Amino acid sequence: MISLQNVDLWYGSEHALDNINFSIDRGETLAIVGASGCGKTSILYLLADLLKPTSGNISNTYNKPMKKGLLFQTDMLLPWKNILNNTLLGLKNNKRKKEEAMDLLKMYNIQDQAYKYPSQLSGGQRQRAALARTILNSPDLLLLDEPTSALDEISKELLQNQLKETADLFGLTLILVTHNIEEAVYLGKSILIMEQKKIIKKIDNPSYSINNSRSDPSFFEVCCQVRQSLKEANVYE
Ligand SMILES: Nc1ncnc2c1ncn2[C@@H]1O[C@H](COP(=O)(O)OP(=O)(O)OP(=O)(O)O)[C@@H](O)[C@H]1O
Repeated sequence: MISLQNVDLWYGSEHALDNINFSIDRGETLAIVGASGCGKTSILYLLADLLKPTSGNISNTYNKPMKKGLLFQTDMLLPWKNILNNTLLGLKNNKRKKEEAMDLLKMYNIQDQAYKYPSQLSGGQRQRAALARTILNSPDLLLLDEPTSALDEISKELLQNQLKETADLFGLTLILVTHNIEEAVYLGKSILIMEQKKIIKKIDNPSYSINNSRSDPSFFEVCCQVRQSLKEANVYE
């Protein structure tokens, strides 16, 4: 279990997070939604150890150091390396790793792009290559910061499907920050609603475990619940 207890974060005189408390069990998924500037990315950076809380605690009960994988809004692929070598970045380029990389590219349906360069791929394909690179490092915790926000609707859904399949297949703990209500409900088994600096609500999402959940009435119901909670958090003002 990963837990944040009474976490506060200040950037100099800017108070970014105020008494944040939540926990997530191993293999569970959590989405964080809220208005721009409310502190979502700051929470992700704390979880990634890129920032330290000004006060409060972040703990985990894993019996080994937790490996963290990050996927951002932009793919951050190196333009001068082909897709396969981007995927292998920082890893030993041996036969076994190369095979694992090719298997992932296949799983994400971009095996035909393995020897192309990032500029020769669509945005969706590049983001899937970035996901393959992240997963090849065998993370326990996958941290996603608006991973689909630069993509068209079809590519968005495709990547969301692949993220869910990946989390299920590898038993990953997944924490997602997003502006997109449907994405939060598709990928979050629970959903945290933020207003400025604070978490105001946790919503349990029964539609998460349903196959093809987007077509299920419970999916629509949870979307309405999230939208209502965001209204209460004054995000539309
Ligand atoms: N390096 C920094 N220095 C000073 N203030 C910062 C810094 N990074 C973020 N902030 C401030 O902290 C607050 C929270 O920022 P954060 O990026 O976590 O919000 P967010 O909810 O992820 O926003 P968005 O949805 O627009 O990405 C904002 O008021 C922001 O201006």
